[in-house]
Amino acid sequence: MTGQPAETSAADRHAAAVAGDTLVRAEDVHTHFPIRRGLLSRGSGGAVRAVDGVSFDIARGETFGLVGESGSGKTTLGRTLLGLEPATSGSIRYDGRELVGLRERDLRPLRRELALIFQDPHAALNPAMTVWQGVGHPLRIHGLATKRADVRARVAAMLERVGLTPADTILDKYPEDLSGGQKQRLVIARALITEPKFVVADEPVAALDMSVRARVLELMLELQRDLGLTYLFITHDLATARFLCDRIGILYLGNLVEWGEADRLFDDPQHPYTRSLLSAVPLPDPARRSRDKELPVGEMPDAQTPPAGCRFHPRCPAAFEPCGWEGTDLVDYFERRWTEVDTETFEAELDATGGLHAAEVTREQVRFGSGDTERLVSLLTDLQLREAHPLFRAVVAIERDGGHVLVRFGEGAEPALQTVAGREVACHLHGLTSRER
Ligand SMILES: Nc1ncnc2c1ncn2[C@@H]1O[C@H](COP(=O)(O)OP(=O)(O)OP(=O)(O)O)[C@@H](O)[C@H]1O
Repeated sequence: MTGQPAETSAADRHAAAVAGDTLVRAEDVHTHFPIRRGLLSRGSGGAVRAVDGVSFDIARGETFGLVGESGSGKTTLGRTLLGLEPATSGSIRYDGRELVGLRERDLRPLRRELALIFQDPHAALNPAMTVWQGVGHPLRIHGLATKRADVRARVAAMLERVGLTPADTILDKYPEDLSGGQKQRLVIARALITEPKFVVADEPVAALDMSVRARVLELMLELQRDLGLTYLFITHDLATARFLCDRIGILYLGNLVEWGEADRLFDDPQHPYTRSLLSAVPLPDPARRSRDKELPVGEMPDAQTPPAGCRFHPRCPAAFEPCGWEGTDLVDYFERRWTEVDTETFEAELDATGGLHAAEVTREQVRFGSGDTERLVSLLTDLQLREAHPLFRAVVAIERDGGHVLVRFGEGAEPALQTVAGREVACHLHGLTSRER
């Protein structure tokens, strides 16, 4: 890949961001999807908290990468920033204008400035339309060109620009006549035909063969330089993000856990989740390759009921007392423990707890069913003394309560973003902070 011309270097764009030349600013953005339980009880079943209090900004002309596992909320956040998904609350300022709460009528004139490059060419291109009709469609929708000859001429110019040449041999083809790489170029042409300023690219090369990925990414960088575009680049692939992005935000269960300059994040990650994602990236540098792997254990929890405190704490290798341990963590601990101990120990501990299904579990405590209270108190005290798991450091009391045992947890806090080594990090390891959920 070639370097960037001096006037659009990463350092310049970062300087623009610092100087406040912000194109998009998100503040405490929430996008929740209500869950409907049955036809007659609309909206009464809670909500999927897909984006749950996100704040960051994107500088004019930069590429901001949004990285996270599947289900972390990347697509929903990208769509929300474009006004395609209504934010539940918060503020999104685009070029100084507030988008949240804008009526469709007022949003419409802005739509041509905001574009989405889809992951899947098949979803973006109507197979029944020829290339010129499909790529030219947004021109007609926005009333930017209506006459057939004008639309064809503008589409031809855009096809040349994205490397689909000679354009006049392609204009009358159908998407299915083209290869995967050519189709993705068509998707880009369609997104850029209205001359947008802000482009959300949602996994734009994920569906392509390795051999064509680099060429499409290079095209995107070239178009950014030539057309002065600002990108939000969504990916679960950190290696691609590092290659392409000036700054990166790491999203976990609808929250940004760390965001800042790409090089800083890669060279010196400050959030345990960023560290574990990075340890999964194949590194060309052998000196770093031997670094211990710290892949997060387990799966990402359900976005409907995110863990208390820090959402990452149940999977975090560095979690400690204030991270938000709760009753359900103790139940999970026993479930995992019992897959590892011998049968005799398992039987004895199962009896002592009275069975996990009989436990009453809340954030603050677990009240075990009737079992062998003597044995359970001694087991729990021993686990706490040995600090068998960080969750035991958050246990403030192990008590008998009639024929039951009660384990109480201290209150944890959800960490707020704080500035650490030149980037924003939400983690108690850098000092205790607290934010409202
Ligand atoms: N329209 C919807 N209705 C209900 N829940 C939704 C909707 N769209 C997304 N979700 C949920 O919101 C959460 C975030 O989904 P989203 O697609 O934004 O994540 P993502 O990080 O882009 O994932 P992927 O990489 O798999 O595309 C998930 O739990 C998902 O199931």
